[in-house]
Amino acid sequence: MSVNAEYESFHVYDTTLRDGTQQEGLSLAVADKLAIARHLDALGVGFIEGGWPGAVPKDTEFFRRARTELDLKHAQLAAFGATRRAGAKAADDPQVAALRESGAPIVTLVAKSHVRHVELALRTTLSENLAMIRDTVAHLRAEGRRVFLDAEHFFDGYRADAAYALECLRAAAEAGADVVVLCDTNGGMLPAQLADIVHEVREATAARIGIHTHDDASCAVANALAAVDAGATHVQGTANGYGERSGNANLFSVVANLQLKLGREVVPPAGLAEMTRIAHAVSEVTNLAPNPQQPYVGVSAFAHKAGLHASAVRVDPDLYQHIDPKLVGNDMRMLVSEMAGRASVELKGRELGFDLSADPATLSRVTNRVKELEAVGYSFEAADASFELLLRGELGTPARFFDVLSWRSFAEQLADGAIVNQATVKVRVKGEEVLAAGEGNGPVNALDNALRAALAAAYPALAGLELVDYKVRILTGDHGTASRTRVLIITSDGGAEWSTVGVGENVIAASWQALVDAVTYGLLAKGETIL
Ligand SMILES: CC(=O)SCCNC(=O)CCNC(=O)[C@H](O)C(C)(C)COP(=O)(O)OP(=O)(O)OC[C@H]1O[C@@H](n2cnc3c(N)ncnc32)[C@H](O)[C@@H]1OP(=O)(O)O
Ligand SMILES: CC(=O)C(=O)O
Repeated sequence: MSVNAEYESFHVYDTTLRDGTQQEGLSLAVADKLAIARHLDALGVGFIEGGWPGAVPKDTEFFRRARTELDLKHAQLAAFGATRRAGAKAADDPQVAALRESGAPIVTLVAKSHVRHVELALRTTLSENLAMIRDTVAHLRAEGRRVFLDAEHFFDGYRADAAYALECLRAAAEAGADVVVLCDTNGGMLPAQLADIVHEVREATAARIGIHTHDDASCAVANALAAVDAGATHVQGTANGYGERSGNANLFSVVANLQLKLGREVVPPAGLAEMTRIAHAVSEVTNLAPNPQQPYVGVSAFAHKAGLHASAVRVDPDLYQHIDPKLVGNDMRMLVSEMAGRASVELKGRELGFDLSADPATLSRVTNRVKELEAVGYSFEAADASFELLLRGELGTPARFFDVLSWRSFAEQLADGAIVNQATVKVRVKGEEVLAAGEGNGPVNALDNALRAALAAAYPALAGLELVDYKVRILTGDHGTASRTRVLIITSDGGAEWSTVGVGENVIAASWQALVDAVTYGLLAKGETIL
């Protein structure tokens, strides 16, 4: 049995490339769409809606290129489009022709199922709308396509006129549509109300039911699952919940819930185990920052901050997690902060390669030190490298590669208006005192360059390090420029990244602390000998 056949009786249908791209700020090139399709296929979804050929030129191009550039192992492509225009024939409608010509084996037709929309938006009669549905579905079936019907505004339409909404579904099913998809287009339904309607639809028609939900009431995933509970066997969603307005049902949450909570195997387990990587890979392509709190796949989805949680997790991780994160390719992480207890520090230490279980004195000292430093503005949860340096210090084995003797950084405006940033740094390194200067596009960049210049001869490996992110946060808003500032720096060696923190009333001094930690940690990671 092919994978598609295996997942045919109950499947997930992805609409990232169509409804997902209706999100404000999201625009994909054809190559991006092809890349996302490959990621979704690796996850193992049954169907990928590629877009609306004939309406959006990029989507027409997507289907053209998909024929030669996509080698899908699991998914089948669906082309999305509307029923024919009122008063015409489906066979003569250029938009319907574009769906045929897309080459997609499946066509998903959007049809009106709400009387008000038929009258106000389509400006046609209720009977003509039914004819548009019948004619378009029958025509595409006769042309050898499978047809799914998205019944737009179905739930609102059902409340307005249930008999007519059901008539639309019957017209589609009788003309040969495989699935009638009930759409909560405006996203305002709540799960219990939606489930009641799905139950009633099941009693009123033998058609196979699908569900398409939006997140305007924060219930898209819950509504999709409620529909499944009520009998839907085709579930639509989008990667990372992208979509018009507040987005669509997040396909990753839908898949994980169906598979891990409801025992419905909708993707191969190996695909599910790749889900976190795939979610982040899709974010890379869309150029939208991943949501750290995103259920299942976010970096914080299995992160534990509270000391009491950590102390229980140390005994059994399942005490504070709803699934084993490995099932979706994610990881448990321990965060050390002012809310840490000794268990948090012990587990974080273990994560970093230090066994502190037999050293309660160090655990207490480190926990107290973290709390003291966080009270004055430090934040270690986002600065693992600074935490490791602190831990090494408290263990009596500080990572020391050089001593700072002095530093200076200044900005100067020249007569022609240009601003020059210069810095000097004096260090003692491997028995020598070295004074070096640096210039940069800002005072911190100048300091960074001066520090590396001072250390370059002793540590050539520093040349590969790069400061990739620099964040400043004002910690107390009521003292104007005298406020305390926290600086977080992310450094990369081209592969690994690490983050460090500095705090001070002077932003340059805070940056300097974070810079020194960044370079020190970099030398540690490169395996340089500690002095
Ligand atoms: C619920 C959803 O998200 S459905 C997906 C919506 N996606 C999009 O709209 C993105 C792509 N859309 C487009 O590129 C354009 O809107 C097009 C090409 C489809 C249509 O463009 P235009 O011909 O310029 O029409 P316009 O966008 O102004 O209006 C839509 C037309 O489609 C008609 N229409 C709307 N729904 C349907 C339907 N289910 N079946 C048939 N016709 C429909 C409307 O009545 C309107 O007709 P009119 O031109 O006679 O007034
Ligand atoms: C079809 C669709 O995208 C909707 O009704 O929301």
